[in-house]
Amino acid sequence: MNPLVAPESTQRHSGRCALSVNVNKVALLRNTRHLGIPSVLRAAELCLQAGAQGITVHPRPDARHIRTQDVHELAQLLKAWPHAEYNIEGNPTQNLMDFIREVRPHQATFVPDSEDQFTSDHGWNLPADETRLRPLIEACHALGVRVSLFMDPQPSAMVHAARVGADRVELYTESWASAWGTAREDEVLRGFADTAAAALAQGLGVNAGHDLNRDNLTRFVREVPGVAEVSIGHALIADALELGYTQTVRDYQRCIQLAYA
Ligand SMILES: CC(=O)[C@@H](O)[C@H](O)COP(=O)(O)O
Ligand SMILES: NCC(=O)COP(=O)(O)O
Repeated sequence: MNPLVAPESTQRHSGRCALSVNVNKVALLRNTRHLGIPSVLRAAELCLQAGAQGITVHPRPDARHIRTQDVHELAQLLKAWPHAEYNIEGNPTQNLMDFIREVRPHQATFVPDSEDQFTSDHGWNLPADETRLRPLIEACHALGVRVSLFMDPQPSAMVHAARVGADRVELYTESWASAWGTAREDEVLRGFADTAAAALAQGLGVNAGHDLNRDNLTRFVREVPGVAEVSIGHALIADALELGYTQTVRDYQRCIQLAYA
């Protein structure tokens, strides 16, 4: 049994939302010199020591940040953290499946990005993408890897995500981050809550990510039902440049805990 593989049933976090730190941006800074610093591995280790329940990477085909060596070194690191999860994101029609076969992370998050995309900015188009996703999801399941589909907050799409065989959806939260602090905040959050409720009704787990930060995280986790995991990178790493990884992870964990207060 691959030590990195954890069936869906082993929720490591007693039903509360887990924090998975995306270390893409540490790799982005490291890649601007040939000095190996800042260390991606050290960043992940410090975040795990501070209480993060997982590490996320998105090894894009152009290797702008996370590189193949990072993916494998982090897999090795995570074997020493049996209660933490490894989440590898990417487009399964590009380079993702090689990493899944080689590393067998706890979770694969399918993201429909093009190879040169600036950043992730949309979810899958279901049911249109169903035919090409189904065998890829089955291949992950055959390896014991949970599959999460990156999805826009559309309640009607959840039945299709379940039908194609996904275990979870990851709600693309950029529209929440943009609405936070504006007159549209309540309306946009209701859309996420409705989408999460629809996902849960289909037996799907609910993850969330993109542009989450210390300001917009607590209300999201409090009012969107059943969020099992948030994967946060850009804002968290930016905060860590000021506060350090340890204090930053503790701050984000506190934001999550406040949602249950
Ligand atoms: C899928 C998603 O929203 C993010 O996880 C993604 O990894 C961001 O990619 P960049 O870090 O390359 O912007
Ligand atoms: N899936 C979202 C993720 O891993 C990180 O997104 P961001 O916090 O860098 O926007």
